[in-house]
Amino acid sequence: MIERFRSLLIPCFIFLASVYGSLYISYLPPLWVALLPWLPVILSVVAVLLAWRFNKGRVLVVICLLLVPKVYGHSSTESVSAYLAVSCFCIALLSFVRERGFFNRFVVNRFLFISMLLAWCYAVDAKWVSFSFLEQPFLSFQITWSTLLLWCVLAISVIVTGCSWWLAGDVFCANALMSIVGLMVMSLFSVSQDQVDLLLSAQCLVWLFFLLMESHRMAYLDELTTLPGRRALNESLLGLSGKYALVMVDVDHFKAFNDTYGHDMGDRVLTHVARQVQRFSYPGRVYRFGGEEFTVIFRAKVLNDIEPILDEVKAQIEDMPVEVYDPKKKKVIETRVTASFGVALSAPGELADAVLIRADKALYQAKRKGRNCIVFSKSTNHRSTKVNGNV
Ligand SMILES: Nc1nc2c(ncn2[C@@H]2O[C@H](COP(=O)(O)OP(=O)(O)OP(=O)(O)O)[C@@H](O)[C@H]2O)c(=O)[nH]1
Repeated sequence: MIERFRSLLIPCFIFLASVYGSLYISYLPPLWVALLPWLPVILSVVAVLLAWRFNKGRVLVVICLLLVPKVYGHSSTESVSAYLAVSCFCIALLSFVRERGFFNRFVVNRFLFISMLLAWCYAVDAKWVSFSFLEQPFLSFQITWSTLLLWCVLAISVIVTGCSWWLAGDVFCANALMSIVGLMVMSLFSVSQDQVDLLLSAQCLVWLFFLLMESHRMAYLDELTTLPGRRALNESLLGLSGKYALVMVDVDHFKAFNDTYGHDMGDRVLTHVARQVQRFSYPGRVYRFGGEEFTVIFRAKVLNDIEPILDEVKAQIEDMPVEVYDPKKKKVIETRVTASFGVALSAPGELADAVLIRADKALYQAKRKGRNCIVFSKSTNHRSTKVNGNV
């Protein structure tokens, strides 16, 4: 839940700051005001280049949707309403479309869609097509079928995007929701082109921030388990000092599991084990080391409790049934897996890499002692080897 609200925090902040700024736009220095018309264009170009670099085709479409008022201006009530209804609805639709990358065979659909959108706005603006229901400003206190229809489109867009953000916790949906609200506020309250430019720039900034967060996620989070990955672990190791413990966790007989049930079922088990380790090793911080191995870092405060915590994690992994498809029996069965643990407590002056090597050696011992057990490594200070579990 906290993660969900966190995904809205920065977009919300950018949006509110832009609304506040647009109220005081007349106080801006003349140079800034002169730059304002260019700002949405510059930010859009940067966002599109980043979207291309990070292979995010949906962001390209959103940026094009946002730029329509920049291309056609706010020439008439009809074009504003037409633009708003189409943009909000399309952004809402994008929340349900799977990301399919930037330049691939789907690029044709994407460009067809954008061309259709531009043609539609141009046609409405040039009065080639005219829809009576669009002729009223949509914030009209006279309730007519046209205002009702427009409000329905906007309400549906907000509701479906909001629901998909809430249910899936998807960061794209959080940004899409902010864009829809931003477009509505822009169309309703902005009176000058400078205000439109400022609010549009903020929308582009929201998507730029989304792309940066995505690049961070791709670099630091493991795709399968969503745990922080090896790069994040290496950076955390650099910052470790004083007393701490490193734990290596490895799923037992995982190759045999993969061979019996298939790689996709192996993936399912890895996700399951990752969830158990993350849930029960709190306040330890869990990383996917690679393959079927995980690393947990425990800071000084909890070192006395480390043994019961790891016992709990081990028991939870062992007790939790996992549903897998058995290709031999041709049906879904319940199975269980176990994991082995190697633990190393830091010694004064010892580098984190060396502690990690000791934890890995302890894990190797746990495997040799029959697996499904926890082995504490010897350190310069700790001369005893402590073993528990079934050894
Ligand atoms: N499904 C799946 N398998 C993976 C992944 N990463 C590594 N593996 C498999 O994990 C297996 C690791 O096998 P081993 O290192 O031999 O270890 P093990 O079979 O678990 O045996 P012990 O560790 O000695 O108990 C290999 O078969 C890899 O292909 C992954 O992301 N998904």
